Amino acid sequence: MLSVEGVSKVFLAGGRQVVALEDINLGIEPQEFAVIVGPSGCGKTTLLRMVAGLEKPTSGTITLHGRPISGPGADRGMVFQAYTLFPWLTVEDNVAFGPRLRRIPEKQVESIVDHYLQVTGLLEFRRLYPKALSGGMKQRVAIARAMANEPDILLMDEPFGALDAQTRVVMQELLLRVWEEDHKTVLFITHDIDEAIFLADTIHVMTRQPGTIKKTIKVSLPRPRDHSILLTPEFIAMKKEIVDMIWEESKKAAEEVSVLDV
Ligand SMILES: Nc1ncnc2c1ncn2[C@@H]1O[C@H](COP(=O)(O)OP(=O)(O)OP(=O)(O)O)[C@@H](O)[C@H]1O
Repeated sequence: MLSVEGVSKVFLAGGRQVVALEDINLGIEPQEFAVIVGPSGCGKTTLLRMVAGLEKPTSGTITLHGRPISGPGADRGMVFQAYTLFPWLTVEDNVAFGPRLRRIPEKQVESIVDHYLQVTGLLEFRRLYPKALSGGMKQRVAIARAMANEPDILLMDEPFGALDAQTRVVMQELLLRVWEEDHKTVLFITHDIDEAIFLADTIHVMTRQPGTIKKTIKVSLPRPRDHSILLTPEFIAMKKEIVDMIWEESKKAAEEVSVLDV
């Protein structure tokens, strides 16, 4: 469904070339929950921004349903770490924003909004403004709003990165419950390995900068999942494998920096 082929990205910064990504290849199947993990600065956000159409690859191609991505589009829904709700709209009007923009008849908008407020547990907060919501609730609205647009793929960049540990766990379980309703295709970025294994069908582990795919791992833990799965031997074995890979990359990156410093 989504195909990234031979994608590289070079930035020009202060007269220097920064090779952020090098020869990225990956494919995502319909209804797959794909997660990208990697050390800090390996280019995760850059890759997601290219899939979103906010950046162009320097070389290579990204296609969705076989069509090259040339800019942002309603077929891709975005949820970022920073809260991006419209502060002047209530919870329900934030969720209704996209469907109204697409001129969906108001009766249908209402039923879409009711559905996504219900699955995200926000029905009783529908008339509140974002400033009255906690961080976790704001991200629930952001998820409901992205899903109400009925995109082909949901792109999530560390959506729970700003939340405290307990809220984060609650949000991961909520996201899986929502996902299990309609199995939307998801591309999710995180540096949290527990989060990656807990959510994913497939994990793409990236190398240090210039980022490329080091290994793709299938997560065959049974679904539906809850957090008790974190204590299973399968989970712990997978975590060890990924921690080792990222640790190796971070160590090499640190060694490269200290060599440059000398
Ligand atoms: N607009 C830009 N101009 C110049 N360099 C950039 C730009 N955007 C990203 N970079 C560089 O590209 C590399 C990858 O950045 P990116 O933010 O994609 O990494 P990341 O894996 O998401 O990092 P983190 O996990 O720390 O958020 C970094 O070296 C970054 O400085």
